Amino acid sequence: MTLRPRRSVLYMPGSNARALEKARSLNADSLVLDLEDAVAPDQKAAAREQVLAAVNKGGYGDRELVVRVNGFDTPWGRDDIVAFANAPIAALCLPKVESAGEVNAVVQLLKQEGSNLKLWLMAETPRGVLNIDEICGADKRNEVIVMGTSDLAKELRVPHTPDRLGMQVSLQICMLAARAHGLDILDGVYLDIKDEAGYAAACEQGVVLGFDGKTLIHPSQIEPANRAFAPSAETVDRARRIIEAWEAAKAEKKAVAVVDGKLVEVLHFEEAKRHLAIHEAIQSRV
Ligand SMILES: CC(C)(COP(=O)(O)OP(=O)(O)OC[C@H]1O[C@@H](n2cnc3c(N)ncnc32)[C@H](O)[C@@H]1OP(=O)(O)O)[C@@H](O)C(=O)NCCC(=O)NCCSC(=O)C[C@H](O)C(=O)O
Ligand SMILES: [Mg+2]
Repeated sequence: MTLRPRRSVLYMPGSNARALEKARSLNADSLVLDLEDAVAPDQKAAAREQVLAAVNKGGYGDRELVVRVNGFDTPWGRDDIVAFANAPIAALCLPKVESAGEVNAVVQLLKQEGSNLKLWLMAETPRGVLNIDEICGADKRNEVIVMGTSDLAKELRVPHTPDRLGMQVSLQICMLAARAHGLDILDGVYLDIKDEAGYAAACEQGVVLGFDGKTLIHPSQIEPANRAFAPSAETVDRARRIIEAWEAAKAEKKAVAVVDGKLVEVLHFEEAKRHLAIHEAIQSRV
């Protein structure tokens, strides 16, 4: 089992040359080079060229590179997609996706361009959340769902509270759809860069909700996310013991075992294998 860790996924404005440079040395699992909302309209074309030059120059190591393009219905979306269709990146991130049809239109264009890029899809409008099942299933290129909680809060007209009560249904609907389609799913950004305690609590909440990682806006948010979204030492230790116990039970033609006084069945074995695989993938990054 090989898994890609996506604990920390850092956005940066494509118009910010310093951030594009700095990202080459940051310990984020993935980088989203943004051409959409972090770039002013009169900077769009220049940012596209700058991001293309940066990814072609390379130096990002094994960080997963993703470009967030502008919406297909904007003056820049189509040109963004064509520009990056065959660039040395892993995926395009599509903002504010609301239907499977939108995904299909992008896939058609990528096919015309001979591109194999994967797609990350942002859930950040009420319509997008309501249609998330068909969006997730629209194409086999789909790999990750990204919660756009800033836009979502605005559209839902809910405040940003620590418990995110007004967004819980949307978060959990998207979680269900992502998992039903075997996709990864990332939590939204935490806007208060200086609020360390609030941010740590938000990461913890993201873990409890089941997210694979968190989207970030500042380098200071990387290490806390890397810690929060990695299996803990206790989880890894227990995973190893579950695998050992399960394999011993299987050799005796049994379907159950007991570890630390708790029942272990095949589902726990599979869960343990996943924890170990993600741990090993993280270890191979550092
Ligand atoms: C928020 C910021 C504008 C703050 O920038 P700045 O004032 O430069 O911060 P610092 O001085 O503390 O920066 C310290 C050093 O770190 C580099 N830096 C800062 N941010 C980044 C970054 N995101 N990526 C890479 N490097 C970064 C600075 O250059 C400094 O480096 P050095 O020169 O060596 O000291 C800024 O952090 C920022 O622009 N953040 C990202 C904003 C963004 O991308 N927004 C779009 C995505 S969020 C979104 O759209 C959510 C979604 O769609 C939704 O709806 O929810
Ligand atoms: Mg947004």
